[in-house]
Amino acid sequence: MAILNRLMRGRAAASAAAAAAAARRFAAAASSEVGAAFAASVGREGETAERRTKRDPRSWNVQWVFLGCPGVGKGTYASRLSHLLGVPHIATGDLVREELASSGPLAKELAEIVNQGKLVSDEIIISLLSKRLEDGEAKGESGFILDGFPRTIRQAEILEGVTDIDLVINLKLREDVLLTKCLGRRICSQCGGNFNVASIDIKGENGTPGIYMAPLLPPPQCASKLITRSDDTEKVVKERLRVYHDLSEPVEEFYGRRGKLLEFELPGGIPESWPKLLQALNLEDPDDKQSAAA
Ligand SMILES: Nc1ncnc2c1ncn2[C@@H]1O[C@H](COP(=O)(O)OP(=O)(O)O)[C@@H](O)[C@H]1O
Repeated sequence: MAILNRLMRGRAAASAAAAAAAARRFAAAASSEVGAAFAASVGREGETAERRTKRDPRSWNVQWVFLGCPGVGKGTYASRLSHLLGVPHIATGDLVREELASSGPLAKELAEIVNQGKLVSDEIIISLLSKRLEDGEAKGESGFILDGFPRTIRQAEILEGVTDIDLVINLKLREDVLLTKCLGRRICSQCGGNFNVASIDIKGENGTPGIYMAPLLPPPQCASKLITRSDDTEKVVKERLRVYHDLSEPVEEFYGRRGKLLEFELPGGIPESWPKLLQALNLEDPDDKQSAAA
């Protein structure tokens, strides 16, 4: 994170002006050579993917991005991979929600935008992300799995300018299931655990495969503490899906053109999709191996 954070140092309180200034510094990097310097500083440049796969995945320090529509499961799979690879899972939606909960100077403005299903400005998002990266660097973090960023072409260009993203995983799921999954999402207000009460069982017809996704129910201690995100209403989810198609789908093409995009169609729920995703990534989960051996 060193160079990115150096760019961001001096970031003042998250006022609109400070956020805009931080974004300008971030954007300035897009036209400089810091991307290359940054890649070299983390010792990743010049190593072939083949050589790297022979090392322990926890030493890869991956810089991966997750794309995909609301409700597709970016958070679930990004979080699992972050444990497996020993890199932080950074979800810009979580950063926005933390800012909202903090009642800081941006909270009111953010609440209005998020609850309408719109995107927060690039300036604000970049400011929140820079702060998160800076805090991570102070704790010795390296590598990352980004979830929910970049979501616009401008964000993608800025990111591409400051560092080298290794891989972009684009999760895909049929649209009718996305809406049901968003409406079924629940969060434990105490432990923050994510659950889903939706039970999806669509039979295949006319050559289209069916899809089965079991609900992800909370343990008894969380059951009475479940809350729903204020933006997970039918109207707002539909707007978020529209915004994704308009502003974020071009980001898929952006990475596709650069040969970084891995398209992954979810075949079902976690038990079915997780092993297939690992296979697509040429990874193994030691926990799965242990349970298979038991
Ligand atoms: N990269 C981003 N750019 C702009 N707004 C963002 C970004 N990431 C998150 N947000 C804001 O936070 C909200 C919640 O984000 P997230 O939890 O990622 O939702 P989703 O389930 O739609 O993928 C978004 O609807 C948007 O308002």
